[in-house]
Amino acid sequence: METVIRTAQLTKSFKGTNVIKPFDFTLYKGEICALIGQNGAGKSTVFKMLSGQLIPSSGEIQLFGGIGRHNVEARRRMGFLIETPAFFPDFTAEQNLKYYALQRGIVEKNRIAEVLAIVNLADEKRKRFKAYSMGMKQRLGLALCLLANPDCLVLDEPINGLDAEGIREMRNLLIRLNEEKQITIFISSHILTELHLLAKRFVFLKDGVVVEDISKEALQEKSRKQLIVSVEDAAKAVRLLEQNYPSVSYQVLPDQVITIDGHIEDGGEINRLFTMNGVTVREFRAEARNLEEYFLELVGGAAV
Ligand SMILES: Nc1ncnc2c1ncn2[C@@H]1O[C@H](COP(=O)(O)OP(=O)(O)OP(=O)(O)O)[C@@H](O)[C@H]1O
Repeated sequence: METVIRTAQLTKSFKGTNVIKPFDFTLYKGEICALIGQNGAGKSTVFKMLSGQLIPSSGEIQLFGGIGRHNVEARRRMGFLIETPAFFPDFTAEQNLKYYALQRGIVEKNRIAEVLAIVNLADEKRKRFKAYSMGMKQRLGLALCLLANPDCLVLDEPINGLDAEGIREMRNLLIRLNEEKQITIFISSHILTELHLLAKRFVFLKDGVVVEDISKEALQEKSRKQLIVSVEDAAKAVRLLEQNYPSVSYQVLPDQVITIDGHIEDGGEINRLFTMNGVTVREFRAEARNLEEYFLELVGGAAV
């Protein structure tokens, strides 16, 4: 499988503070991969190192197989949307793109019309940028990324601040670019549920460390099944659990409540195990854990 991005032992420190701990990551052609983390986790720092805006403190970046100065050439095959691009408020969408096309030496005559059509702004191309909605502004940012016909898009929180309709539009657009033009996508968000319908792989970043790298199927499986057991004596129940299910993953919550990952099919047996050994079971049920809860468990803190 063709490798689009590969990082090895990549780190970044600011004034002695290590913000990105060794970050080892490989993105393959055709993937839509989400980088998920709370504010300050280090998502933008990773993206800025990929784009060349920040120089890594140590480690290596390979883009399309190139390293070092060869990445300069490889970056031409990538579109980065890291901070909202500076568009002129009084220029129309078309004028703004023309300005950037000139700057970047893009001379294909129809390219501006093409990218405006791709992001569904063809009918509003003569509107001034300042009159655009947030969703339209984000889509114009994407149009700018697409100008040079990239093979890979790196998008930092492109759905931040969008309403439900804006998120849906952006999602459908990115799925279309991935399916029809085989564009590989690396996208970040601090809200997992916004990306769960789009990405096929999720990399969770906490304090500059990858805490999980998981496919969509595995994530759904993991976040779905959980047994919730309320008992009289949680310590004793946990002892029994560990003795009989050595690889079990569980958490003890307040009020003698235990959550057990998976093991749905063992529910009856676990219930019997407790009661037969003198642990009174007050409540026993299987419950779905939503993706956002899973995310918060992984990275801690509250959703923003
Ligand atoms: N230029 C800089 N100088 C010093 N510290 C920085 C700099 N850029 C980022 N940081 C710090 O690095 C950490 C990671 O920041 P980063 O912007 O990469 O996080 P993020 O996950 O993208 O967060 P957000 O979702 O808020 O954009 C933060 O603690 C931030 O304060």
